[in-house]
Amino acid sequence: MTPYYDVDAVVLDIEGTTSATGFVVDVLYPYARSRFAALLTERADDPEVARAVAQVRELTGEPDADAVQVEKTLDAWLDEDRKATPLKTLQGVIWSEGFARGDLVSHFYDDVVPALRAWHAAGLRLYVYSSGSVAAQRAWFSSTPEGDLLPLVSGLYDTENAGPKQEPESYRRIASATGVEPGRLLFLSDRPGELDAARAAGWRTVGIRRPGEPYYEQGVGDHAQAGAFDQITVARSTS
Ligand SMILES: CSCCC(=O)C(=O)COP(=O)(O)O
Ligand SMILES: [Mg+2]
Repeated sequence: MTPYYDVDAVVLDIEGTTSATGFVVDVLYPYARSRFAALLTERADDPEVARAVAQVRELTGEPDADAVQVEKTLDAWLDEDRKATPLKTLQGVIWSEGFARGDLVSHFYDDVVPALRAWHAAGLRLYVYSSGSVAAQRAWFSSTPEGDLLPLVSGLYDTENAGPKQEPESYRRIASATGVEPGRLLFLSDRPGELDAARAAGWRTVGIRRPGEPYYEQGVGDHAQAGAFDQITVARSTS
């Protein structure tokens, strides 16, 4: 059991924390991979697609990369599970349409949804901070096996609107956007580098360690840890 956390809000990482990395890699990644070519050729003028393609070209130093070269880069980043912002933007476009069509339903570990409902009912605010784009997060929380959970969530943050997840400045930005004191924010994540950055910004942290997840063996350094959300006691004192 972790200690008792008296906080105003809980900020959630997704992959490895609320949800299985295996599901993302085995279900969502192939869904995106098989649709990149059509997105890059048929919807090149869509402003979101054009902006992401420009970012890919900048990151790879290939200003003239055509759709085929851009697709190759996206596929290579997928193979590495690289959290590159333009990859996440384009995945988000494809996935949100897949969720809306009913092709996709998100995954949450069994302990997560009851905890989110209980924390929300207790007056805590819930936020998401994930490398997955805001569009993907919105779809993920809207289309769950337990229905639409988006009403539980007060705000969504990604690497575009908050910044990289391993930099303290991103957590300062989120604290300021939410209006919650840093010391009243609790961040739950599976990645030690993210937990370190949140703590450096003055947040409370709990590392989530689930057997079978990629960071399980590495552990979460000297952060408090829990194997599931029902091991975390969170409340919000009103005084
Ligand atoms: C709903 S986003 C899908 C998961 C994803 O693509 C991702 O990168 C999640 O990374 P996280 O920062 O939540 O570990
Ligand atoms: Mg994660």
